[in-house]
Amino acid sequence: AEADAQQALTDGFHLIIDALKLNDINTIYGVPGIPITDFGRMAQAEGIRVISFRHEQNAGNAAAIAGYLTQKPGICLTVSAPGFLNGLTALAHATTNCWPMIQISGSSEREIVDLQQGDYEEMDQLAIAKPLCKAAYRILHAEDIGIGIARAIRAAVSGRPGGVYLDLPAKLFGQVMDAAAGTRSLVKVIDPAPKQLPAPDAIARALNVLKGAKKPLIILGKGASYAQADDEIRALVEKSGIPYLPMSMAKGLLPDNHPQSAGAARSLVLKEADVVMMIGARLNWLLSHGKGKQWGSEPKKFIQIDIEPKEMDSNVEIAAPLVGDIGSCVSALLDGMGGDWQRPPAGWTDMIREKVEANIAKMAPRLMNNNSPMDFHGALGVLKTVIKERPDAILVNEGANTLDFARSIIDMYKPRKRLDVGTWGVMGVGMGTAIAAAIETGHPVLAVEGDSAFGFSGMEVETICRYNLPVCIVVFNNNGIYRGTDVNPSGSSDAATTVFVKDARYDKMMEAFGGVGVYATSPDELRRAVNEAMDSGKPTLINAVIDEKAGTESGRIGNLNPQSVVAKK
Ligand SMILES: Cc1ncc(Cn2c(C)c(CCOP(=O)(O)OP(=O)(O)O)sc2=O)c(N)n1
Ligand SMILES: Nc1ncnc2c1ncn2[C@@H]1O[C@H](COP(=O)(O)OP(=O)(O)O)[C@@H](O)[C@H]1O
Ligand SMILES: [Mg+2]
Repeated sequence: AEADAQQALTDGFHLIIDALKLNDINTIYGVPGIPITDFGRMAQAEGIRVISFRHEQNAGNAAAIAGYLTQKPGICLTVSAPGFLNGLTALAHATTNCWPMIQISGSSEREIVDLQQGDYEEMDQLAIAKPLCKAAYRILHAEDIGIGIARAIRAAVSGRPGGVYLDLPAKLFGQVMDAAAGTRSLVKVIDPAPKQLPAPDAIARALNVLKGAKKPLIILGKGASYAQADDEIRALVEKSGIPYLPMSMAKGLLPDNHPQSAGAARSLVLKEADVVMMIGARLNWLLSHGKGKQWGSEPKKFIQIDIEPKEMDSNVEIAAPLVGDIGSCVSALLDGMGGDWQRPPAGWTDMIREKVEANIAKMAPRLMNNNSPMDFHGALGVLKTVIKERPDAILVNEGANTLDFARSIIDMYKPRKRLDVGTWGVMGVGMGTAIAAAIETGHPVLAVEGDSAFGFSGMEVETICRYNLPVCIVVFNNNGIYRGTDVNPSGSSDAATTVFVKDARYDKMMEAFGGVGVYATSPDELRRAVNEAMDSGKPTLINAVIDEKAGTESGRIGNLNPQSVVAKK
C-alpha cells in the first residue's frame, strides 16, 4: 500500500524534468549548487545532458548560442543570488542578440525575501532579472510547472527571440502532487515560433522599391542565419542578382567567395547603393545607424525585413517595412518577382566585383608572410586555409584585432559556422560558445581568441577536457589587450592597464587538464598544430606568438573611445 501511495505521487523535481523533456529540451548548461544540485542529478538520471561549467557566465553563453544554433531555447541552470547574477550577463547577451535562452534559477522563499529576513543567498531575483530579458516568470506551485515552462519556452522563441528568466524558489522542487494530475498539468507547446506572414501590400511595396533601384544592395544579418531559411535566401540573392553584404554571423549563408558577395567592398557598397534591403539585420552601431559619411551623400531607400515591427524606423526612415518571419517574407518576395526579374545594371555589379578582386589581391601577399613571431595576417592566413579545407568546422572568434582581422580574412562557406561576440562586442563568450557548438553540432570547433578575450573564460579549458570536446583553441598571444607595448604613463614600472605577463604560456593551461598544449611561433608550426588538432578531435590549446607591436588599440572601433581634449598639466 505504501509503495502504491508513493507511486501515485510526483514532485516539483520530476515535473520540471518531465516538462522539459515533453518539449524536446535535452541539454542543460549550468553550475551545480543549492538549491539545484539534486535537480541536476535527477535530470541526468532521466536522460537530459547536464553540462557543468566552472562559472555561470560561460554556462549562460553556451545556452545562448545553443538557442541560436537550434531555434530551441538554450537552458542555463544557476544557483540563487551570486550564481543567478553570474548568469545574467549571458541572459542579457542572448536578449540583445535575439537568441532564445531560458535561465532557470533556484531562488529564496518569497516569505523570507519579502520580509528581508536574510535567507541563504537571499535576493529578489525576478525583479532584478526583468529589465534584462524579454520575459520573466516565477512558479510557486507544483501544479503550475507545466504552464510555467510552456510560457517560458514560447516567450523565448516566438516573435523576436530572446532571453527569458524562470525563477524557481527552493520549496517548489520538493512539493508533491498526485502523479496523474501532474501528468495532466504538463503542456507540450504547440507551434512555439509561429510563422508570421507578411502582408501582400507590404510585399508589393518592397518589390516596387527594389524594381526602381539602379544600385541595389542586400545586407544579411544574423537574424537571417537564425531563421534557417538558407535555400530561400540563396534563391533570392541569386535570382535577383543583387550584390549582398553579410554581417559577421551571417557569413556563410552564401559562401564568402560567392560572385555576388560584396564583403571585400563594404565601404564602396554602403556609400554608393541607392536601395538597401536589410534581411534580419539592424541599422545599429555596427552599420553606423544607417547615416553619416560611411553611407555617402546619395539619398538611399531602405527596405527592411524583420519579425519585430518596432525595429522599423529605429534609426532611419524605412521606405518599405516588411514585417514577418524571414522565411515567409523571402518566399513571398520570390513569388512576387515572377520570371522576368530585371537584374541590376552591369555597371553596378561589375564595379563591385572589380573592387572585391582588387582588395583580395592586395591582401593576399600579407596572408602568405612567414614572419616569426607572426603578425595577425600571417597567422590568419593559415586559419583561412584550414576553414576552406574544413568547411564543416565551426569558427568561434573574439578579441579586438583578433576579431576584426579574422572577420574579414577568414571566409566562411556554410551557414551558422561563424560564432562571435555578436551585437555588443562582449568579451568572454568564447569558451561557452565553443563548448555549446561542440555539444550541439558534434562538429570540430576552432576558437580563435585574443589573449585578453581568452582570459575572461579560460578556466573552462578544464570543462572542455572533462567532456573531451573537439575544441582547438588558438590564443593570439600578443602580450596584452590590443597589443603588448603599453607603458605606465606615471613612469613607474608596474604594468600598464593593457599589458600582461610577457610571453605567457597559455598552452600549459590545457596540459594541466590532460589536453594537448602547443607553442607555435611560425605559420608552419601553427598550421601543423591546428590540422593535427582538427584531425584528432583532442582538446588542444595553441599558444600562437603574435608580434606585440602588430595590433592597434580597440582594433577597428577605436574611434568609439571618448578622447580627452584637456591638455595634461
Ligand atoms: C566584458 C568585456 N570587458 C571588456 C571589454 C573591452 N574590450 C577588451 C578588454 C578587449 C580585449 C582585446 O584584447 P585581445 O587580447 O583579446 O585582442 P587583441 O590583442 O588581438 O586586440 S576588446 C574590448 O572591447 C569588452 N568588450 N567586454
Ligand atoms: N526568424 C526571424 N525572422 C525575421 N527577423 C528575425 C528572425 N530572427 C531574428 N530576427 C531579427 O533579426 C535581427 C537581427 O539583427 P542583428 O542582431 O542586428 O543582426 P546583425 O548584427 O547580424 O546585423 C533582429 O532585429 C531580429 O528581430
Ligand atoms: Mg591581445
